[in-house]
Amino acid sequence: SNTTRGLKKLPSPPDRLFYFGHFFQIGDKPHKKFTEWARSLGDIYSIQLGQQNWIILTSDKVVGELLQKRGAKYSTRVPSHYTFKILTRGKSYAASPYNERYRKINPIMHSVSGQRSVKENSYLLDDEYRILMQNLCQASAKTKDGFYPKYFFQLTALNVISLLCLNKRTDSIDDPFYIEFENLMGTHLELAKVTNRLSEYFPILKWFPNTKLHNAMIESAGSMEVFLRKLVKEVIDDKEKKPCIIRELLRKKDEGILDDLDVIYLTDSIFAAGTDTISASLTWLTAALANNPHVQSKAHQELDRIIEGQRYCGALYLGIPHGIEEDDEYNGYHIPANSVVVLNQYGIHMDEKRYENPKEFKPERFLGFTESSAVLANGNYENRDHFGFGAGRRLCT
Ligand code: HEM
Repeated sequence: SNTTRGLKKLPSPPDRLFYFGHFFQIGDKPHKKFTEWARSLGDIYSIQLGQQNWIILTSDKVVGELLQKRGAKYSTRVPSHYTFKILTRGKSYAASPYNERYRKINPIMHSVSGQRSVKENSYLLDDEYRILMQNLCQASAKTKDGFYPKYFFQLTALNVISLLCLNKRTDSIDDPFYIEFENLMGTHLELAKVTNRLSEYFPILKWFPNTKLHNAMIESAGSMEVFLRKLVKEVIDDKEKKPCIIRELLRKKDEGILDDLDVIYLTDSIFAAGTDTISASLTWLTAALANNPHVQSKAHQELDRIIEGQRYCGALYLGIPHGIEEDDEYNGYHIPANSVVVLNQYGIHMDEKRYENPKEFKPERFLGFTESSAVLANGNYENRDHFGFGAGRRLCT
């Protein structure tokens, strides 16, 4: 076609199979395979997952050039039939294509869950982190064999989000509210796994729907919606009319900007984005600290430890894939329309050229960084501390 004339094809791993492409090569740890390929093919290459073209980005430079500087082109998500249409009735924010609705909702999401809102509520975070410390001390005093801290981190994350969303908190991981949320979110995330989206790679499978998976999705989506509707009702029924995120969303609904399902699924997006990410990050950080006792003694380097935690063992190795709807050109290479564009965080975070001895947990590598991750994420990408919060216009709120 005209758009490809004169442009080179992106490098691609060998042994691509007819129809299946590289599908059978990526295995169950795609971030490791993507990083191995990046070491031989370079910081931008493409793979074929069945009928979908994926472009893997593995350097600060290429992520900055494409996802940040050409953000207008690289900010969509390739629509997912299962995770977007079935699990969230096409109303999710994080999985939404970069369309008119997304642009309308974006300022609302930033005003309710962005950094300013978190700063205004920082006293609430301090209280929850103090309670978390007490819970961890009590749990470790009670057990001889150790315990799994993730549940306590998840309780804290859930409390922070539900305090912000509806002024609700709960004391224990045995509380029915916590148990219901943990079960619903666990099932939701399990169903949303990339390996459950086979019909997106192999469109022929749409003619043979996997009814077990399909029914599980419908059931999970239904239960999640019932749960979220209960939360919204609690806010509507609150006689004191205390301010909170859901009340803000309901106000936008009264103004005719949002509809009923928007309120439900924007709340869902905040719960989904703000709980498991936090608890997974803190669990990994705990494991890294336990395995590196010498680092624990440098207690004053609080912030550096957290930044190194995001680099060393972030919550999402491959972020949330971006998409591109039109053809593009980069360094003489053709980037085909409708490709999935993956920010290989793991590959960048484990790059020796960027981080000395990347496999070591070394908080002090960030001692010289005076700007926050959020400020660095809006500057020159070659100076970023880490890529754990994504890139460009779809950056984590
Ligand atoms: C350690 C914790 C967290 C990590 C590692 C994390 C990471 C990410 C990543 C990698 C993305 C995708 C960015 C991209 O597409 O380039 C994202 C998106 C997002 N995050 Fe976070 N996140 C965290 C916590 C939170 C919290 C607490 C909230 C809200 C209260 C939140 C709200 C969102 C939203 C709404 C999006 C979707 C943005 C969009 O699609 O435009 N995240 N996050």
